[in-house]
Amino acid sequence: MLTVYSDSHRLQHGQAELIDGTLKPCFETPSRADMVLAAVRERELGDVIHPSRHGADPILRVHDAGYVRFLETAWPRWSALGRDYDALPKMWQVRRLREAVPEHVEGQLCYYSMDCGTPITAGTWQAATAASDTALTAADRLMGGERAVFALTRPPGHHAARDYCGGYCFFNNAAIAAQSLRDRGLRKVAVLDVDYHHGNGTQDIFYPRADVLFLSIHGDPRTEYPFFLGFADEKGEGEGLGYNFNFPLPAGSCVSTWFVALDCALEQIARFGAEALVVSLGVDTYQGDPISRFQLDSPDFVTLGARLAGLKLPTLFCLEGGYAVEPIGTHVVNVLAGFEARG
Ligand SMILES: NCCCCCC(=O)NO
Ligand SMILES: [Zn+2]
Repeated sequence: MLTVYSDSHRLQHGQAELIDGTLKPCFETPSRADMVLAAVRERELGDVIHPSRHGADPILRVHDAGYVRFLETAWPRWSALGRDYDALPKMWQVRRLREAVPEHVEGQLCYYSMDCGTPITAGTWQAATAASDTALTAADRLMGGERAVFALTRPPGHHAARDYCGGYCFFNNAAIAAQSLRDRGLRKVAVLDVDYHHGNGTQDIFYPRADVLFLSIHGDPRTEYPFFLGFADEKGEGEGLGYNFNFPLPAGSCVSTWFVALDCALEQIARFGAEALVVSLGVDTYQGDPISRFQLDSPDFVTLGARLAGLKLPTLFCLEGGYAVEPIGTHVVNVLAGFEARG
């Protein structure tokens, strides 16, 4: 399987995130991608190529122009205030506060974000655009005839909505790739999110649409991040009604329960008649993940890959979460190798 990878990911390296009321070192670190790349090479998964540049247009196909402009200008405006440390919001535009977009960078930082775990740094723009190019290059290769491609994307993307960042995500790499596949002629694309956390951003982007089916298996938002989206009764709106499937599972759910949800999701994808599949591949479903609470173990990721291959669809994998850094490479490549072995 071909891998698309950019070294520019290491330009995103936040110093701290606010977790459980205290500032802690970021869980989303460059070492995650280093370990995945090492495993791709060690297991001889296939060629590794660098992304080609695609510019802003494909990003603007799913993200709001004001939000993109904010991400591009945030750091220079922040550092012009004499601040050489990460930009993090200090409040949010919640119920009954004005929805007007603030002019000041501090206000925009609050307006265009959903949490304080997603630091904007000097390298964020470059890293996030490189991740988007990575996903787009994978889409190019899929349309060029590859059966499956792995976009080794960092920073991740599935929490990034049309107009806000969060959950370590800035651009929604999987959504950008899915939209690119649509723009290049596929009529129906499915996005399946197997990360521990609900892909609120991807749901936000495709919620009113019937051409992109979104499905997510995740920790129940009643107790798990992102708390405010990911419930089973969210089924889409307007033309998109019936094209959004959430499978929230209680924290601590056993592996067999997780695979029952996966099989339900796969059935919906087959019923939809998808012509391609984009997988938001988070491996924080691992039993040893430091911030998540499912029970998958290493062999289960092989099984996951084989189940996905059973759809017999051109498939694009985008890396999302997974914070047990030591085994992350093994788990990601287990999915990809399991997919390949199913043939
Ligand atoms: N800082 C709060 C938790 C962010 C979750 C990030 C993630 O893994 N999303 O899939
Ligand atoms: Zn996650």
